[in-house]
Amino acid sequence: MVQGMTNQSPIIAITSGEPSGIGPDIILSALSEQTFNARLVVLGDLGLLQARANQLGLAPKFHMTPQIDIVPTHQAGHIYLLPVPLVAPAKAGELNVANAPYVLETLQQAGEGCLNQTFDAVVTPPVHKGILCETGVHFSGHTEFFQSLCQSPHVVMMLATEAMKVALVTTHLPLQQVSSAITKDSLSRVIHALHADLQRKFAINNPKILVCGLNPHAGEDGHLGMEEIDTIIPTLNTLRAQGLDLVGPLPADTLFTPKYLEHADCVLAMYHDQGLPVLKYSGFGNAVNITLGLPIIRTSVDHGTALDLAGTGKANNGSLKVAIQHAINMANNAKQFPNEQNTTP
Ligand SMILES: NC(=O)c1ccc[n+]([C@@H]2O[C@H](COP(=O)([O-])OP(=O)(O)OC[C@H]3O[C@@H](n4cnc5c(N)ncnc54)[C@H](O)[C@@H]3O)[C@@H](O)[C@H]2O)c1
Ligand SMILES: N[C@H](C(=O)O)[C@H](O)COP(=O)(O)O
Repeated sequence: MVQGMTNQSPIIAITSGEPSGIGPDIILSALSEQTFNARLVVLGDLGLLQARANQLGLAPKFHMTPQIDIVPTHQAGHIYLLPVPLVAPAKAGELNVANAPYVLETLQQAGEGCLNQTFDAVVTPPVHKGILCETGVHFSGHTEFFQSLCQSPHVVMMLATEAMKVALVTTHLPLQQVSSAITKDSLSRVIHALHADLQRKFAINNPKILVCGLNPHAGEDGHLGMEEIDTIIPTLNTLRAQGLDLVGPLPADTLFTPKYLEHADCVLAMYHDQGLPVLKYSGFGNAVNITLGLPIIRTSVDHGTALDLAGTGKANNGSLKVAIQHAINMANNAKQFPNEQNTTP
């Protein structure tokens, strides 16, 4: 950097994810292969990353970062590390509950760093929800973790590929609880949050959102379920009267076809496995998971910890590269239009 010039590229925190999963692998390979126009700071254990790099035959140069603001713009092969120590040694492919506090600590530090503006965004490689829950903490996802940390009333999970955006009304909820969680109020708040962030974060002026029904054939006029008639249709009508461009509720089995998708900006699915299988079928490995409705920018990968692949060199790092690039784009946009980055209405 030229002396006296301030480095304006965004500072992106990257958590290391579940240490026995593929998080460390994809960080090491992505940051070794590609140069990003941002200052990247990995939160994790140096020994873990060094050992996994050896296992994978990679040799990035590690730099410790006592002072975040002197981290230079990323160059392939260089990894700047904010050290967070493991609790116990980590072995690729073998979960160890002892390291759950380590995982949570990386998320806590990254989230707090975004809130106090040390970081411009956080990118999260995968964690293992089950092993975190075994500590007695209920951890259903990063989405809910950052919602709680940021005290955000309403967040929305959205996964996106080049071709498709899919957002969810309910996130990591047992199927049995889905119907009762879809109320006029919750649906209305999710749609407002989605609409606002499609405008703010994606510069879509008047987003057209396709809304799935909950039941087969969107309830078949009440013969296959009443949620559409009782809740979804009246809510959509109210929101349409406020000017929102909403189509549906449409039967989810035929909504994901070109006839509908070609003319829409986003699909709103009622629950996790109604929307995400389609998105992942169309773009697994190249999709990004974005939490909308937070006061901070948070992106993630489209896959899990893939314990079977950790340390093998077979993990695809495509989604992490996309997640980092999306975080950079959104952080640049936030710097350019600071007044548009409010939280959900
Ligand atoms: N962002 C996240 O933190 C995140 C996302 C999804 C799942 N998870 C968690 O991950 C754990 C395991 O979940 P799962 O088994 O359902 O899904 P998974 O994505 O870990 O694995 C599903 C399949 O996809 C393969 N796969 C996953 N990522 C891959 C990659 N980058 N390259 C090549 N192949 C890949 C795996 O080998 C496996 O066959 C669970 O605890 C789940 O909650 C976390
Ligand atoms: N629902 C996500 C997916 O299937 O990819 C995943 O579980 C991650 O969710 P969080 O970003 O909330 O951890």
